[in-house]
Amino acid sequence: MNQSKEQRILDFVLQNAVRGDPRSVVDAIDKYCTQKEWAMNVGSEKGIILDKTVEEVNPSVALELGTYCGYSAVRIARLLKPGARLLTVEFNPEFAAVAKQTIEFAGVQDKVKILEGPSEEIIPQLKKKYEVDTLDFVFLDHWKDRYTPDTILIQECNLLRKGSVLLADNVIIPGAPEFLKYIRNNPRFQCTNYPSHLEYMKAEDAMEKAVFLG
Ligand SMILES: O=C(NC/C=C/[C@H]1O[C@@H](n2cnc3c(NCCO)ncnc32)[C@H](O)[C@@H]1O)c1cc(-c2ccc(F)cc2)cc(O)c1O
Ligand SMILES: [Mg+2]
Repeated sequence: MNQSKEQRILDFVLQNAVRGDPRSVVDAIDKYCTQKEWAMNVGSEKGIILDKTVEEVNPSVALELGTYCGYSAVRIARLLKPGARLLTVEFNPEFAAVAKQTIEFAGVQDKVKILEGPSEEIIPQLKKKYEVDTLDFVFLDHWKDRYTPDTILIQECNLLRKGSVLLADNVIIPGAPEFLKYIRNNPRFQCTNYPSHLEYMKAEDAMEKAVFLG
């Protein structure tokens, strides 16, 4: 059975990064995806926007939609204060398995919980099953046409509080036009756009930050 790209990325991490060193895991994935095979990790340039937003929010409870290989989960988790946690949602079991190993190799497994399943099923379970009160930070990086329905669902489940921050990847490429329309026209959100570039490429991309006003 030939290996998947995601498995090749993981193998490169295991052979080139330093166990317990999240920075080396992030750098190894970026190196592989720059030199060998492109993959849809948020990448180093947009990763800095992600880092700065996480540091600014300093979340106790963070949610990520679309774990993929665990690259952004490691980026986020390495910045969390003691006792803080990241819940990351992934419905592809093969990707979830790769992400689990990436997160464990980086040594941030105590801060991260991978929730396997579709976000539309997991989000309504967060309060009761995963003991979430409200979410301080949400990173949206899953299917782009799901950003809006899941943002609405998160609000319906009463998971946001005044000051909760959403950060969405790829609002230019592949693009999330209906999300931008929804969030920028919603008086309950204060939006900021962060121009950047598509991971590992020259093409323009951007991230959108939306602060919930309560
Ligand atoms: O498509 C992109 N990301 C999608 C991520 C999907 C991951 O998230 C998982 N996932 C998806 N929906 C759900 C869900 N819920 C929704 C369904 O129930 N619940 C749980 N998990 C979910 C998938 O299993 C994957 O692991 C992308 C593309 C480019 C790109 C740019 C330029 C190009 F030319 C090509 C590609 C660049 C990027 O940065 C990108 O993020
Ligand atoms: Mg993305």
